[in-house]
Amino acid sequence: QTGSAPNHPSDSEDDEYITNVSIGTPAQVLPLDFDTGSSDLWVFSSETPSSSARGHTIYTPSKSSTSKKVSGASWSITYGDNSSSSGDVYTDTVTIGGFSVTGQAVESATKVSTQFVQDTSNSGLVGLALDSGNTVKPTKQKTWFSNASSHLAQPVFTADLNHQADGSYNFGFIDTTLASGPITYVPISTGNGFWEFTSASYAIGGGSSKKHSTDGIADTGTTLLLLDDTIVDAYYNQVESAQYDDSQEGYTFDCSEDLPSFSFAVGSSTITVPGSLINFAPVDGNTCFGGLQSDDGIGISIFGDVAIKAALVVFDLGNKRLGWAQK
Ligand SMILES: O=C(NC1CCCCC1)N[C@H]1[C@H](O)[C@@H](N2CCCCC2)[C@@H]2OC[C@H]1O2
Repeated sequence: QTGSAPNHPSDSEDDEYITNVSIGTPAQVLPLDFDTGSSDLWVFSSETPSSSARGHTIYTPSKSSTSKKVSGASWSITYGDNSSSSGDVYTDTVTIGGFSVTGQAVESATKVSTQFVQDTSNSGLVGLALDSGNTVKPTKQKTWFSNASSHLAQPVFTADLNHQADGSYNFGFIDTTLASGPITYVPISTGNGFWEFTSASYAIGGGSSKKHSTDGIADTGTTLLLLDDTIVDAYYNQVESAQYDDSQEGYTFDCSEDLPSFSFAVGSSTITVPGSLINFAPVDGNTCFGGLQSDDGIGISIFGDVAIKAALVVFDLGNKRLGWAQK
């Protein structure tokens, strides 16, 4: 068995990627943000304060004949950008790309932070990181992919994200026609609950490869590519009009600049992010904000959507490995 669901950018900046998910019986369809950087499936619901839920599609468990409340269970999550949500827990049938999981934990939000209230492009998140990162207490719940994996043809899923265009999340199979190059696999370390891997070097434009060990995660829920300061400073050193803009909290540059590409090693291969994807978004007038920014020394780097857009990424739970193929 397999599943295949389209995704699309939420706005003109590719801030996030949205996929429609069916929950309950009859199906309630919600636009959700698939996040390989977290492990909770949570939704705006009939239990979310109306003032917070305004503009969002909600899940109403009482209208689903297959919903069951998980007695005594609660959840609470804070993301790296300090957005947060919390609530209680139901199980219900959740269908993604035609593949149904029965008894999936659907975490209903009774509280959401302002970032989520204001982001009306999504009605919640589908966490696709490892089960160990799930926040439900007293009994941790499994992700949709974890529940699906034993029934899928292969315990894998792929992310195909594109700039201002539709892409896909495929489950149980790898469509290699989505890529232009071969898939290179690297092992993941599972200790932190992420799809975490190490990249040994990087290159800027046509420059030579620089040895630099990056411990990072493949994170579809983060918009940008966030790397160590030394790499980021070296990159913008090659961009004549670039400066660090304290008000924007990142590097900006003249929108007319022809930005160099950025390449990172994946095993013995490399993935190249074209400069066009690093010219991320206008901030005002002729000033643009970079899609490569600092990881602020948080101790881990984040290969977010700006990096993933350049590749087909294979999340291989069966072999505990990540695959990257140039697109
Ligand atoms: O907090 C992170 N990432 C961290 C960034 C800093 C460094 C550590 C990782 N990802 C979040 C993301 O920003 C949210 N956001 C909503 C608005 C549109 C853009 C997406 C969305 O909600 C949770 C998750 O996805």
